[in-house]
Amino acid sequence: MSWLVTGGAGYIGAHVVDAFREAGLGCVVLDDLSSGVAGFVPEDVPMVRADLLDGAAVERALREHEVTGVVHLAGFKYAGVSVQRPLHTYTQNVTAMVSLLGAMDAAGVDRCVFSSSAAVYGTPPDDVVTEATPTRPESPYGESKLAGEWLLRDVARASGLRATSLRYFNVVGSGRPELYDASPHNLFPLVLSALAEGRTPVIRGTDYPTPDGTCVRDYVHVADLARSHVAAARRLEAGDAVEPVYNLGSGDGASVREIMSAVARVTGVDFTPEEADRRPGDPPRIVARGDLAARDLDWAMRHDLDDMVAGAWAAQQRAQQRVQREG
Ligand SMILES: O=c1ccn([C@@H]2O[C@H](COP(=O)(O)OP(=O)(O)O[C@H]3O[C@H](CO)[C@@H](O)[C@H](O)[C@H]3O)[C@@H](O)[C@H]2O)c(=O)[nH]1
Repeated sequence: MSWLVTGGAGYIGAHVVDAFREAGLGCVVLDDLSSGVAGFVPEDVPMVRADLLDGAAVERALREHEVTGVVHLAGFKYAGVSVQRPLHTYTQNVTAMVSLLGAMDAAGVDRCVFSSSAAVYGTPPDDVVTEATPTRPESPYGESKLAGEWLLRDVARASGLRATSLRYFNVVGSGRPELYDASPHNLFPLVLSALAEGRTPVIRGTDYPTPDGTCVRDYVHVADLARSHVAAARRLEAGDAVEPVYNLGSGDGASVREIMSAVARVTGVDFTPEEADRRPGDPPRIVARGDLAARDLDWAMRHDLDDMVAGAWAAQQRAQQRVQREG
């Protein structure tokens, strides 16, 4: 049995591939390498370079590798940018998923674990989000992830597809130093690359209605998150019941100032962050309980915030050294 990991050459996808290999589950990567890194894919894992919009190529890959289930992570993940690029976002996240589900149907693949997002909640009314919290996405990115969940629900009704969606909160850290998050838009990579390059990290917004005035998020370690994909795949293989959606959150929030302090403490770099205006579209606080995932998907915080910073910093430094070596 083999699982196809779409986006498996990306930061989160590569961790999912590592977790599948550690668990002894076969996997194959499908990635168009538009943002993924071929070197993230271990040499003994087959890698198909293809665009999900090319349904025939995806169907071929499913058949050739005798795939029995798909972990679907490929997509456009920048919520802020999605506001300026709605058509690109919907094409990459919705049209591509329709194409993938069509190829799966044609190849008789009937299990799917989908990478959804906390962005489906927008600015939640609840202090701590649960799966019952109403979804009110505030960006094309969040809308497109919710549309992905609806696609799975409707295809499941029509054809017996078995699927679950994992709503990620703020995914950070690194399971091995080769795997870095190259996002040019998120807090961890921005802060760490600023420090590595001798610049000062910036806090975007200090007047939020939170205890220290900065936004609160639920940071989870990418390796912990990856393990839950294995558990979800196993449940789908075993025919065990799954919920349609699970929040992968810790129940705990950290503010941007707290992240800055943890970064200074763990890296040993003494700095005072700059303070700038709010970034448009940022909810003050979003934190989730992961009780359902803990019950069904082996979800647990095996890493604390300092581990998250230390892993991300090690990966950032290694990436920086490589860039310097390669000139
Ligand atoms: O240089 C920076 C960058 C970010 N922030 C703040 O840091 C917080 C976290 O920002 P970021 O790391 O960009 O995460 P989110 O905006 O919370 O969004 C991420 O987390 C979502 C889930 O909540 C995912 O769906 C998105 O894809 C992912 O970008 C926000 O308050 C930002 O304003 C700063 O203060 N300085």
